[in-house]
Parts: sequence; C-alpha cells; structure tokens
Amino acid sequence: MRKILGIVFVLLVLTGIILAQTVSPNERKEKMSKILVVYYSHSGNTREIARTLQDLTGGGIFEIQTVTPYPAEYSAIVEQVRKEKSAGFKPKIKDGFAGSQDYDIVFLGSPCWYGTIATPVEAFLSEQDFSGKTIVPFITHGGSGLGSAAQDISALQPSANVAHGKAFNRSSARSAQKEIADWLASFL
Ligand SMILES: Cc1cc2nc3c(=O)[nH]c(=O)nc-3n(C[C@H](O)[C@H](O)[C@H](O)COP(=O)(O)O)c2cc1C
Repeated sequence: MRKILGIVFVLLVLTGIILAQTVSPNERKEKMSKILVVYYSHSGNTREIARTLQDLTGGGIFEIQTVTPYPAEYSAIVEQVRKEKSAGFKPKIKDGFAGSQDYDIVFLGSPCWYGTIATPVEAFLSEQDFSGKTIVPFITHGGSGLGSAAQDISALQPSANVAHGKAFNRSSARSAQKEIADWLASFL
C-alpha cells in the first residue's frame, strides 16, 4: 500500500511540473504582447499578413495611411509612384501613431514598390524614431521578394536593429496563415 501511495505521489508531482511548464495560448500572447505591427497596404495584401500577425501575437497594430489616397487603378498608381520617386517626393502621412515606446519588436509591413518599401512607409520612417527597437520587415510583392527593404529601413532608422525579414508573394498573401505561424514560431 505504501508503495502504491508513493508511486501516486511521484506521478502527481510530475504532472504538476509538466503543467507548470506548459504555456497557455493566453500566456504566449502575454509574452508576445510587446509586439507592434505597423503596415501600409494599397490593395490589401500586406493588410492580410499584418492582421494575421496581430492575431497570432496579440500585439498592437497601426496602419500607415496617406493623407491623399493613391489611385486604385494599378497602371495609374504605378505611373504616379514612378514620377514621385524620380522627383524625390514623399507623400504626407496621416497623424495618429502613438509611438513605439511600449514595444520591443516592430513588425513593419509594406508592399514592394520599385524593389523596396513603399514611399508611404519611407515617409513614415523618416518622421518616427525606432531607436533601440528590433524592426522585422515583411513585404508582399509580385516577384521581387524583399528587394532592398532591410537596407533601406536601416538607412532611415540607423539606431534600430533591422532583421532580414520575410517576403510573401502576392499570389499567396491571402492564404498565408500557416506560413506566418511557422515563421513566427521560428522567430520568437
Ligand atoms: C507602385 C507599385 C510598384 C510596384 N513595384 C513592384 C516591384 O518592384 N516588384 C514587385 O515584385 N512588385 C511590385 N509591385 C506589386 C506589389 O508589390 C504587390 O502587388 C503587393 O502585394 C501589393 O501589396 P498591397 O496589396 O498591400 O498594396 C508594385 C505595385 C505598385 C502599386
């Protein structure tokens, strides 16, 4: 009898240890809540990735918006941005960003525009200070991948630690939940 009681006691202690080490989804979110997702999206692909990231991490989210929206039609925006880039023009960004002081990691999302981050993201980064933060770029694209996103973000935020980041092809950006979850798991 004493032997059986002894075995039951050991099993109870082991179960307690295992339960104590198990991280519940809420605790995991708590652990990741120092995460902020900041993004710009013109046609919705980057927004999809951003929302999934926010959902999985439980962090904050902020959408960069231009004061004057870009035209919806693809050839019109491509032509407008081409002209703006050659003129060195930066669009005006709507106010409302409360700063990144409460966060450690900033996932920064952008469509790839002409091989790098979109000009609204460039404009936003030139106005903000992410010193000491880790910036993780995520880019949606039509074939160029990350392009020079990480280098260009570093140039605009030289005191931030900019990770390599991840590119999502626009053809799968709206069904990338598993890819995003796997990426997060490897990253955090
Ligand atoms: C102005 C403009 C420039 C673009 N330049 C590129 C490019 O250089 N390389 C690329 O792969 N895709 C390029 N694209 C395609 C977008 O990166 C792609 O469609 C992206 O997923 C759009 O994201 P969004 O839906 O969040 O706006 C460009 C799109 C636009 C509107």
